[in-house]
Amino acid sequence: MAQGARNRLAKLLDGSEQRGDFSTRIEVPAQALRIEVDGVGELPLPLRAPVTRKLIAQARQARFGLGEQTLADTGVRDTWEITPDRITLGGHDWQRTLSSVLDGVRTALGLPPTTVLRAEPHALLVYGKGQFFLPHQDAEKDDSMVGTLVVSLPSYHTGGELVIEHASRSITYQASRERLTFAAFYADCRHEVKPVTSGYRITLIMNLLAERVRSAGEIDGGPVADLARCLTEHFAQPAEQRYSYDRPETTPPNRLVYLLDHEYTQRGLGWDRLKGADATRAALLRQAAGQAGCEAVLALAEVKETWDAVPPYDHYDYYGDVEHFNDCEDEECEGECLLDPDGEPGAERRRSGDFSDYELNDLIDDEIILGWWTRPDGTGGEQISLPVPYAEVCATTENRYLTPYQSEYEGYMGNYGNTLDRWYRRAAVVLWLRQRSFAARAEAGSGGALRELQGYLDAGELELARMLARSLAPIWKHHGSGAAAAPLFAAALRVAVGLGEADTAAMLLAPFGVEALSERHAPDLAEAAARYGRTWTRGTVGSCFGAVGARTGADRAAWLESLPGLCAALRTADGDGDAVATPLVEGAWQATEKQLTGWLGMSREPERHAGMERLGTALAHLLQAASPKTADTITTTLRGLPDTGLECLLQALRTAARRPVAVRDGTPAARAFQSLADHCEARLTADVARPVRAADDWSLAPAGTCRSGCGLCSDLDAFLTSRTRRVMDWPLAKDGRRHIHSCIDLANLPVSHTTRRQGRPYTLILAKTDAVFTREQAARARAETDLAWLREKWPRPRD
Ligand SMILES: O=C(O)CCC(=O)C(=O)O
Ligand SMILES: [Fe+2]
Repeated sequence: MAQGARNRLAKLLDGSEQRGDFSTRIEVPAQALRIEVDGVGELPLPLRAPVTRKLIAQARQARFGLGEQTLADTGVRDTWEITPDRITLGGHDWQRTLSSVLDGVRTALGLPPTTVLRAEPHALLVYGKGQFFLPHQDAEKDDSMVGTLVVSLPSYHTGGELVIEHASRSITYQASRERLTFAAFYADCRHEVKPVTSGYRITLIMNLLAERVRSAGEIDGGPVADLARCLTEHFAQPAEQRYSYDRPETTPPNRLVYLLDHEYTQRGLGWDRLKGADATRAALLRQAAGQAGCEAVLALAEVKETWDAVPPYDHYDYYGDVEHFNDCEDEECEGECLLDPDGEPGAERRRSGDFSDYELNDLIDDEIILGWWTRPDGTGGEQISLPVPYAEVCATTENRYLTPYQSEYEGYMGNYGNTLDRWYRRAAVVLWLRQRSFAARAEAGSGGALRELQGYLDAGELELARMLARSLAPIWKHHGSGAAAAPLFAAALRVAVGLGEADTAAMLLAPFGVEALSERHAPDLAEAAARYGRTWTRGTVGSCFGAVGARTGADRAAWLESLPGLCAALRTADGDGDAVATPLVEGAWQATEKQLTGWLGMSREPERHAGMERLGTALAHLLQAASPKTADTITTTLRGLPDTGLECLLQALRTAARRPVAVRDGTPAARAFQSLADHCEARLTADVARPVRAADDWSLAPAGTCRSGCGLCSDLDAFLTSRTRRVMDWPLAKDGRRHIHSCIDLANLPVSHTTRRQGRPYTLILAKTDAVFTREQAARARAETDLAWLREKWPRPRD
């Protein structure tokens, strides 16, 4: 029932609510109540028609009081009634839910904090189609009765609104179909129930009694104490899910994020610089935080809402035509004046970005991300990126009543109807329990937590540092990879070394992708390896290869380029740098080898070529980083690659040749490259020595794209491998033609395919193209150039 606490808190901070209103409405999840009725049993919520009809079978026509009499007159009141002695209310959370609702009612109605409200069941009412209750005032059946609490059980219905009046103001409440809806009003308010137009409306009517007065000791004054109670409740109850079908949470929320109304810059955000109502609200909250054992900071939030919305001009008449402008002066105009030049309604407004008069229907989605927060004393601050879950959000002013800084309208797209996205910037007071303060701050990806741990380590408070570090385990994830994560990785690594606790150290490092590791981390990495041993190191490096960070191909390529430098630094560092370098290179090689196998199987030449070039570059860096043993393993595998792998090896050699300093004679890398160069030279020499294709030789290799046993492919292969056949006329139905097209395209064959659309089936015409010759000529020319380059750059050493 944390929602109740959040709503109450939001209302407490609303100045107008503190004066009190004549009525209020509160919703809570249906699971909060278990209700049984004699003769029917437990009512499943939301209530459906069959059970409701059983209820009616147990009910009597309701009466109403007129002076001293009690009458049944369906012209005044038409509803079914079940008396309270036949109703049992329960559910494991019911008492707590009810008392928190009553606290909310007390606040909203402006009753003093000394008052304690109690609710007593009076009747269960069922309204079917057409049933109602005319305007009336409830009798005050008891001296302590101050009002009525109407608890609407969730059910599908339309109509049946509860209308409450007071001092010429009137308010209309419609009950939720999924949740319990509480409506409370003072006993002197006239109210009525409008006729139900479909479905059933079911209400539990309760008398509101001002039962007890809290002693001065129980209330320590005003809204601050009330707010503190809301905070305590919020952090004690399981976090509420937005939708009733979501699995219920078992743990309480980590934070409360109370949204303020004004916009602030990072520099302008401070407890003593808040504007208007924000200043009072934040001050009250901060005091309440102190009483409730919470810590409070100020934050900046980015809010995005997606609304189902209708443009004000988007009115279509009955036949779906655009409504006509009455005063349009264009004689030719047939209602088109509401359309923009490309015929789309609203484009003009979209360009001007003004959507203020759009009608908002339902909120489809929202997202709140905290991007900055201050220290608890309001000074300093740091960049964070912390999404705020539904159960933690609280606001007195809904976003929709503020001015968005950006809006975008999307007409009907299929998924939703018309949607209006709105972006807001809001400041917030963020609160958490003091005892969870460390984890709450660390979850924001915060370097602050690591700095704090380091501080304890530097001060010799090892046990405290270990305990706090362990508390991070459930939330320490998603710190990503790449250059952006590197500073955080450096801090985590220092702490990991200092803790001297292998498991906790591994947990701190596990979320980082390898791309976060760079040369400047080498001394600490080598020290960690020496401290925790080789098994730990291998496992930790391995987990960095599998980290869930947002790794992109670009990150990995850049990181591989830095790998030789990193490994060289590791090998010369104090400690056991080799224990880090070896699994780093092996891990990178495994990933590269897997990609290599993938690209070798790619039959489309241009894509394969691009893939091979990227891999060749990566291999050059890998070999430069590798130990002699790993370099040997890699070279042996590379020399065993099929012919298609050659371009990858040549690219590796070209990359290495551009970085001659790194490949000095005698180093393991130099030996590896020389061995690859020799291998390429032998292959290319053999290629160049092959006889040139005879001018009348049109034979090609089999397509080889289809599993054996395919009759069509064996016909195709017979045509391809024939030395003399250049064209084939092939009567073939549609599926067969499609299959052959895809075989030819997949294997990138020098064969054109067209369809002659005559007769049945149509005829597929295959024709070998000149590329049979030109491709080979081009390949030969390339091989000759490559060979010349190889012989110059990588001459075979004379023995
Ligand atoms: O059903 C309701 O919402 C109100 C009923 C009522 O006004 C009453 O019982 O006095
Ligand atoms: Fe009433």
